[in-house]
Amino acid sequence: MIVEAEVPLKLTLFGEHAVVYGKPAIAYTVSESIKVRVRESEKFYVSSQNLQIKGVKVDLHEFKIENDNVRKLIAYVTEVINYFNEHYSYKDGKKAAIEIESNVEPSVGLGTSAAVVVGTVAAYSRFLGLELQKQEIAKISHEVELRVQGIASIMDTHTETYGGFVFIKEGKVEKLEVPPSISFSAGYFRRIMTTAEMLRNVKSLKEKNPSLFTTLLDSIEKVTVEARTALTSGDADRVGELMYVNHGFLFSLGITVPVLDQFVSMARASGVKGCKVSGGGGGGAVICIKDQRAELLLNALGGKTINANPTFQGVTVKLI
Ligand SMILES: Nc1ncnc2c1ncn2[C@@H]1O[C@H](COP(=O)(O)OP(=O)(O)O)[C@@H](O)[C@H]1O
Ligand SMILES: C[C@@](O)(CCOP(=O)(O)O)CC(=O)O
Ligand SMILES: [Mg+2]
Repeated sequence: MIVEAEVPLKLTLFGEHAVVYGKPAIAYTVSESIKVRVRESEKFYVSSQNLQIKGVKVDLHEFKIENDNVRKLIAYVTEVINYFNEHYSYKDGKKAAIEIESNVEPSVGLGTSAAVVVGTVAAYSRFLGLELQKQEIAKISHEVELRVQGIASIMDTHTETYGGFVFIKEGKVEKLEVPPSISFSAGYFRRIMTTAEMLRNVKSLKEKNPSLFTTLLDSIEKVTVEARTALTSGDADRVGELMYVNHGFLFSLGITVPVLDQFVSMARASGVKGCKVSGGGGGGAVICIKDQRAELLLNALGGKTINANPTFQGVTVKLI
């Protein structure tokens, strides 16, 4: 028997980074997903076709890989196993082979880290015979993501667990009804930094410029709150304008890179209603009000488009 969890990836429409400091954010799940499969095994295994690892060292005596990068890359999975060992007294762990499948590269600002965690929590808990509610899956997943990254809001883990459009504020998730007349184009550029590194950069900006940081975050909050009204009332022009404004604030926070700024300003000059970086930044995902020009531009600048159509189910689990 194999337990398979499928987790939708997410785009952040407004408020990334600010949400880590208690400000609101708006995100939604898209039609791209990560699958995590768990099956019984004599030893613990983690496998993923997507991970590229540099500087691997192999212990030829035991054929064990000893490498800090490997440990870091699979930490999101191993911390889930540790969590269940600690909290559900599976002292030696119930051994499993865990396989991750994704057609999106890791670390692109689409919540791939959260998807790996949510998928592993959902599939491994079912494998152990537990029937967790979504509320518990989301809570455990956030605790694990926070443990691995050191800094994290509930946004990614909760959005991907529940699915749909969500408004996140102070640890709470509210579903938003966004009319289908508002739709998005999105994709990603190659990324050199992980979200964890970007989060540390933003934290050091906060420590260096505390009062400026507060002003920036208050402005992002204002944009997010206005965007909520524009989104739910189907006002695509206003949502678009606010996306450009939010991008400007993310530039000020230092999380954009030249290709992202170039993409956003070229999209604006060519008449696209709205665009911004989405997620942690440092490269990675961008989102625009749906427009073929944005998709052409993304490809022309070396990015990759994704299916940004919304999904509403959140994480699902099945036995195969
Ligand atoms: N397909 C995958 N297989 C295994 N691990 C993955 C995969 N995708 C993401 N990860 C994990 O998530 C990390 C990326 O996290 P992060 O930088 O937050 O990306 P994102 O912004 O997409 O969430 C990777 O370094 C890896 O540990
Ligand atoms: C920057 C942040 O707001 C979003 C990160 O999104 P992603 O991991 O880059 O998809 C961090 C967080 O909310 O935990
Ligand atoms: Mg992440």
